[in-house]
Amino acid sequence: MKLSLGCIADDYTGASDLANTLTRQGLRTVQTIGVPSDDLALPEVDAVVVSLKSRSIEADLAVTRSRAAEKWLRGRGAGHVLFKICSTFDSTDVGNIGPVMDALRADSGDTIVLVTPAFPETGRTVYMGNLFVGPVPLNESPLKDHPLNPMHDSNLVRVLARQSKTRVGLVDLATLTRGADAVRGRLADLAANDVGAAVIDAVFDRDLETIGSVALDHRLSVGASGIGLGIARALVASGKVKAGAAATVSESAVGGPAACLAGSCSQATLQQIANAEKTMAVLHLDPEQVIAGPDEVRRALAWSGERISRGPVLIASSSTPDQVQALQSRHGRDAAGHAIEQAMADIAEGLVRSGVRRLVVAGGETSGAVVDRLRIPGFLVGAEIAAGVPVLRAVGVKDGAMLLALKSGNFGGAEFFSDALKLMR
Ligand SMILES: Nc1ncnc2c1ncn2[C@@H]1O[C@H](COP(=O)(O)OP(=O)(O)OP(=O)(O)O)[C@@H](O)[C@H]1O
Ligand SMILES: O=C(O)[C@@H](O)C(=O)CO
Repeated sequence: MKLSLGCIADDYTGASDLANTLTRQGLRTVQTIGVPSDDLALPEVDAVVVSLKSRSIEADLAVTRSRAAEKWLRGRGAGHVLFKICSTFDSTDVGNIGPVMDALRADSGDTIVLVTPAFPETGRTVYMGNLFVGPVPLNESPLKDHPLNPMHDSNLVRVLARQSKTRVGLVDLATLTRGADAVRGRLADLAANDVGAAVIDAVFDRDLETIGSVALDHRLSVGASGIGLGIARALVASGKVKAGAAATVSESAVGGPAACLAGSCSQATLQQIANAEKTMAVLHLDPEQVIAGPDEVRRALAWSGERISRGPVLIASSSTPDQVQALQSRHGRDAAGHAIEQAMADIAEGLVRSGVRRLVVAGGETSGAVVDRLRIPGFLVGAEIAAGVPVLRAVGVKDGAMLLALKSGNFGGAEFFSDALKLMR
């Protein structure tokens, strides 16, 4: 297997978002959980997206894991590696985007790396280096209240400069609009001035196509699904990947009980949970009790055990920004987050033990904890539920077929949970 593109995603929902984008552009793509073991039989593919859970861990550990993934991908022939970050640039002043980018850039030997979280299909655009989420700058969006990495600055040149050892520059929309050679010229000027990373504006998909073609001059780029789309289109346009070759994934029904788990506290997910109350049984966990001990998990499993044979259930820990803040001030941000993630993983394990084979999970960290606990080594990409969220068919699991959907906190329409289950038969 010689890869045309290697990808390292800093969380599992982001990885499935990117795998979805690459598949829709015609690349045969597989999503692996971590660096695959040698005995995982992978189909012939154009792209592998290695999913890490490295967004909110210690920066040094994120660097070590990302470098191991890069080594594996380069060893499979990947000439270009995309480090997939969140389209809302989720990070803190200590990382992990900057430190991982610095390390991968050093490994790749590139003098300068293109960076953009733009993903216009989901309303993420970058102008003059400022990230917009829909109509508002990042720092005015719901991301200002994120439980793990509240985003208070929309200027990505500044945000990245605080995290990275290199100087950070900007390729603005005016330059981009003049075409690939103008971008190349700007990058050469920046590199000559010791700038090692360039945030590049992008508002429309056509901007991403220009970015994709320039990115392929380099060995590394950093961004969200939008730059993935640009790179995929450039690979197809250059003939390096045969258009329309994406493997068809089995659509055979899996059946059996279905469940949804929500650990995301994003506004989008809170709204989707409220809407799900109309179509399925919903249990709201008491976060304080989750942290207190295992009884709340037992209560959730007993509750679902009584209902799941009659229809899908949704179990949510999600609460409003005020409640999240109150819980964190009592228990600490990381301790609270970790305890809830582990409880969600316990619940997922219990549900699967009782026969659930169709599982929807909302939230990147939550999905990471769940998928790790279920020991799923990888996924093939099926139908698209919403922008950035595909149906995933597990590969390499012992217990037969299993479908999952891993929803990024902010993604999906108002009826996301029922939309997902309609496609997960
Ligand atoms: N009620 C709650 N109070 C405090 N923290 C919570 C609560 N419910 C969940 N959490 C924690 O908040 C974090 C949510 O992160 P997660 O990545 O799952 O969602 P997200 O950030 O909205 O999604 P994404 O990363 O895909 O954008 C997790 O660590 C989770 O355990
Ligand atoms: O890019 C995004 O917004 C998502 O794929 C994601 O990474 C959220 O966790």
